[in-house]
Amino acid sequence: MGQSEPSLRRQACATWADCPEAEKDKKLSVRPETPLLDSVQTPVDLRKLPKEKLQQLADELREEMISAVSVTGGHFGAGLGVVELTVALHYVFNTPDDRLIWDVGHQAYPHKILTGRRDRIRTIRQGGGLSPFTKRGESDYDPFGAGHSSTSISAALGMAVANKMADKPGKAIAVIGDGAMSAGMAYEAMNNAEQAGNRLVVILNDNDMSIAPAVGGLSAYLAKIVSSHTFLSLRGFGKKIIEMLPRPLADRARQAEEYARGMAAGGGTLFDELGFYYVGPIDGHNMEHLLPVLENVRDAIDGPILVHVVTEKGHGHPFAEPNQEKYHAVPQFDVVTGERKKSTPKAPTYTNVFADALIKESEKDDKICAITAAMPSGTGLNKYGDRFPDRTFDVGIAEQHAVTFAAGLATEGYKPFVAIYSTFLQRAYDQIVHDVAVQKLPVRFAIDRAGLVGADGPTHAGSFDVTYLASLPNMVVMAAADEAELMHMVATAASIDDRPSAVRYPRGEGLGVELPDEGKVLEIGKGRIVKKGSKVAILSLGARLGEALKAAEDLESRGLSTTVADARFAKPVDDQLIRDLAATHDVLITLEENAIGGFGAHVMDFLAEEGILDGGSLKVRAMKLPDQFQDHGKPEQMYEDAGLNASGIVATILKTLGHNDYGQALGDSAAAQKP
Ligand SMILES: Cc1ncc(C[n+]2csc(CCOP(=O)(O)OP(=O)(O)O)c2C)c(N)n1
Ligand SMILES: CC(=O)[C@@H](O)[C@H](O)COP(=O)(O)O
Ligand SMILES: [Mg+2]
Repeated sequence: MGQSEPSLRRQACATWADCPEAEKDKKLSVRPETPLLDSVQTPVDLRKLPKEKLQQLADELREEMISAVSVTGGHFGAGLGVVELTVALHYVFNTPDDRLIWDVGHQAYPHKILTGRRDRIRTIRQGGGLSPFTKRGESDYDPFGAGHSSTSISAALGMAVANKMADKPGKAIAVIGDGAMSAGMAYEAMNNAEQAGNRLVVILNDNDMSIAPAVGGLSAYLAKIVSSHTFLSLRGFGKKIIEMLPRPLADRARQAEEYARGMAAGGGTLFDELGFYYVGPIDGHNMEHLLPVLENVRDAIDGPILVHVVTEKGHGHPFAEPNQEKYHAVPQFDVVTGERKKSTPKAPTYTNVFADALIKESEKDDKICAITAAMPSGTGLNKYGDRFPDRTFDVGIAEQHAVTFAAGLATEGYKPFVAIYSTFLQRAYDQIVHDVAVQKLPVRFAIDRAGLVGADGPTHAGSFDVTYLASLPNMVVMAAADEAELMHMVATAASIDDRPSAVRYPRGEGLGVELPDEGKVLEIGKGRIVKKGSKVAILSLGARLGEALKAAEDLESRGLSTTVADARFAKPVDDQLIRDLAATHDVLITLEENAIGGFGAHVMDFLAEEGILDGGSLKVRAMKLPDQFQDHGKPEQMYEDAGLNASGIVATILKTLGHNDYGQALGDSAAAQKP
């Protein structure tokens, strides 16, 4: 039951360079031959197979996943790395009664294929299609939703304790990666896990990768530890395993055995000390290692147990194995040649513009430094780090630590930029309040993926940062309307040394505007008029400005003279600009790609406080994201659904003015924002 022969595809071209010309134009977008997988609709069918067939099933499952992702794009390397583990877990444990929770959930494509969703796997991450991560309600086999990392042990523990209290059978199995294991929440859960006894199983999926190579002491530690307990009579098994491991793994495990024996004298592994029975490392790509260990774990009378499984991100794919960071997520690609579907960029991405702007500022000021929480390529700090390696810090998946670490740097006169996705910054809210804002420390937050993000759906949308930041005293909150504005705001943030500041910008490409040589420092709290009109005023915050200008054109064609202003700051708001717009227009609309309680709320609050709304004729509306979690889809559709595209803006304004023809403005789908 070893590895089966590489499939025709892999034999055809192990690498792009080796690929014979004849293969290069062959598009294997058809599904691979998967006779065994065809017989498995759910794990109930899987558990009827003889063990010796499971490796073949895994091979077919891997081919099916490769074929599917070649069509859809999406998360790739992590799923390839857990194909055998997925088969073994569903084979050994009685899912869905035994709850299987995938941390992050980006590796759950094989899990979805095996649990009745193979027919929809080619809809993943598309509007109306499968969720990009695990999702309650999508399947009984998804007991918990995911997307943000390091939640699986806590969730599994909750389920395990619930079963215990109800005196119901059933275990909870959390599969957590080494990257996700760098977040504090995982330790909070393990610290509390003793109570679950043998109902909780943690599978540590250690591929020595996060999105980028794993960082920190834990990553080094994991490379050394090995099972050092005689519990569950696995001692002999441990030895047998090591002899069976493929050479590199065997060396690593043997080296670990030495280290652990030394440790055994002084106590167990880190996990033992936290109250777990530690088992491992075992080879996560070999059923002969996985099955007996998982069966022992399943039947254990004691616990909780942590099984340290060593896998390879991208395993089984000729391009994903050697390029693990690049293949964490992929666009559509040719399944034979691996060639990726290319999209011609129309403008630089906001991420790249940010990185270049910060490099420029850092060349002028050696106190500037940058911090990422395991997202160097996603935030552009990989580029920044190439230029300033000693001033760039990847703290792992540890957003809370990242923020307070930055606060510490700021107390010593440094100017830290925390580059982070809006959605992930949510995890560090108390650190922002307690460690940064209360102390008025000049930490800078470069908030990428602000607003809707499309295929990653509601767990990744950056919908709330204006709401959760602009409500804090001492904060300066900026939103870039285009890539030139982003450069100015990076320069402005770099210049603010007496309080915290934040600049938000969206995922993807800018508008293609001309970029200045370098950013200029903006006057804090001052907006700008972009287009002068007289009847309708649109006060836009951030990157919806382009749509506001398109809406203004449409409104002008209807005889409605329209002013468009770019607020630039959600905090402090530009009082005088608001007063002037309110005094000289019939309608004032605020526009932002943020949830309720953001920029519009602050403008309304100001108007109310100033008495401008008292008894006057001014009509005011705050356009924002709908008060709901929008499912994943194409960004343009999501903006239309949210009423935040040009036609939605026009419709809202016409409706506000009492015009009945706002329906035509909408086209036949989106709903104007309720006035
Ligand atoms: C709180 C949080 N921060 C950052 C991310 C972005 N992210 C998604 S997967 C990933 C790496 C996870 O590494 P690991 O747990 O080892 O899983 P692997 O991809 O190696 O299987 C990161 C940083 C996230 N999903 N959640
Ligand atoms: C799983 C996860 O959280 C990341 O891989 C995320 O999907 C990256 O998002 P971007 O594609 O916007 O960088
Ligand atoms: Mg990993």
